[in-house]
Amino acid sequence: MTKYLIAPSILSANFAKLGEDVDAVLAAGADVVHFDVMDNHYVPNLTIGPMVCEALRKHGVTADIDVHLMVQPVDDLISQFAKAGATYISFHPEATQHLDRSLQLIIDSGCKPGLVFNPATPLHYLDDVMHKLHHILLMSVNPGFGGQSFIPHSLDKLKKIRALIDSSGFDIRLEIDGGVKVDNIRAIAEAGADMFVAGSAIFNQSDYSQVIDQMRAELANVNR
Ligand SMILES: O=C(CO)[C@@H](O)[C@H](O)COP(=O)(O)O
Repeated sequence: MTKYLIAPSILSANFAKLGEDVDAVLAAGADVVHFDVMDNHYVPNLTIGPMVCEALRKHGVTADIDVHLMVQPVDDLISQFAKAGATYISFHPEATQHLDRSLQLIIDSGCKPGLVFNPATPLHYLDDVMHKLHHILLMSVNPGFGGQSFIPHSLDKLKKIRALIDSSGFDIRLEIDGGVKVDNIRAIAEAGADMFVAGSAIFNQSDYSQVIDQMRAELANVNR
């Protein structure tokens, strides 16, 4: 059976107590820490960089850290995040001049590479790089902010990506990010996702375990 991974986005965490909040969400049953990097250039918002990733590692976080680069250009930050303790690093294909080179930089740095698609980014960027990918991340909102609503058309796009992955024969995770909640996670999984980023749905609740348990209960009923 597919192992579903739940990856809380720390964009919605309490930045004044980030280490403790990450500990709490992992203790509540999260699998992966989703780490959103925004540069106020590729997206109209500014967040956190490699120093914060390193600080989480020094604080004692041992879970996988899933770095999503919403930056342009991409390459300079790859080695910095690898040194800071990132596990996965993904970026947007249109934000780099040389897609293969950026993916190879991630692989050479010892991290697992992913490619990110906005709701309207064409999938042809996948044509010649499937063999290099650990994961594909589909944005189900336009990137830049937490707390937005899931774009319904994303379910069709997920199905297309799932078909591409299955026909490729490669073992590639399919991650979804944006507007993921307890009440839509099952439909999202049925469309093909196996890794779920959720920010506000988790961090806006006082009891993280309760919402993560509810998500897992929904995932237990997936028909695929
Ligand atoms: O990368 C982003 C937004 O650009 C996401 O990771 C959001 O942080 C998800 O937040 P919710 O939609 O789950 O509140």
